[in-house]
Amino acid sequence: MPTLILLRHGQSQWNLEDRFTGWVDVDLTAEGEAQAKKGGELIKAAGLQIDRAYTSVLTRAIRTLWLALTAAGQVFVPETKDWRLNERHYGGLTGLNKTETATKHGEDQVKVWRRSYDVPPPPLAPGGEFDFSKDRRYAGAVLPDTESLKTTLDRVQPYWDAEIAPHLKAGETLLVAAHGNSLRAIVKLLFELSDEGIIAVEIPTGNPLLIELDANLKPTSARYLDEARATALPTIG
Ligand SMILES: O=C(O)[C@@H](CO)OP(=O)(O)O
Repeated sequence: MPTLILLRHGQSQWNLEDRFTGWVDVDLTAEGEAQAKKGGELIKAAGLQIDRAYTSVLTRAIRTLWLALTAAGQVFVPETKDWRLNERHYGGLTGLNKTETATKHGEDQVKVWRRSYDVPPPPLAPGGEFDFSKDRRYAGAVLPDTESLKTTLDRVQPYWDAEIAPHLKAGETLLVAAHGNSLRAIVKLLFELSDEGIIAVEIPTGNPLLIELDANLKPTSARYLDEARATALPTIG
């Protein structure tokens, strides 16, 4: 049976500091490391045997994957890293404090930037501290200067279709360790949520979301392995 485990990275330093993070390569806090380890322990306790794992090119997701696989006793599984699983690029908001930005621009505007489906934040100006174009992990890629959830899905979906979906269709169990918004893009795709329906979906850090799928990759069940830290999930069927 195709089985998918979505794992948002554990708490990062900028989650803690309430800063717009996007593509900045911020590491996990000690709390984030503990969340990732616990996620792996829950995967092990659920008896899940992972065939293959996927992550982004950002340290917080990669280390979450490693910590979880270690705790699950499955560090041997093949893993693939790709920038198309990165967090949504936060454009010109990158690095700013979320509360200060809400004070300056208003809560409603910040909510639009954070959770509207297709309104991107202002673009990131080239050449500044957060210009990723010279970073060799993105060599050869055409990089965005900002992304909405829609344009995030536009670059996640081709990767999903080409690299992930075929392994699910073969009946494998896959772990995807990624980010709040790249995972929300996958949830929107799988659960066929409307542009409004995805707004309310908030994926907790370090809490594995176990999704069982039918042969057409339609979800048949979905639950967080840490029930105490679960958030609302879309209804199925
Ligand atoms: O800052 C970010 O990159 C994301 C994820 O932490 O934040 P938001 O909740 O605004 O999507």
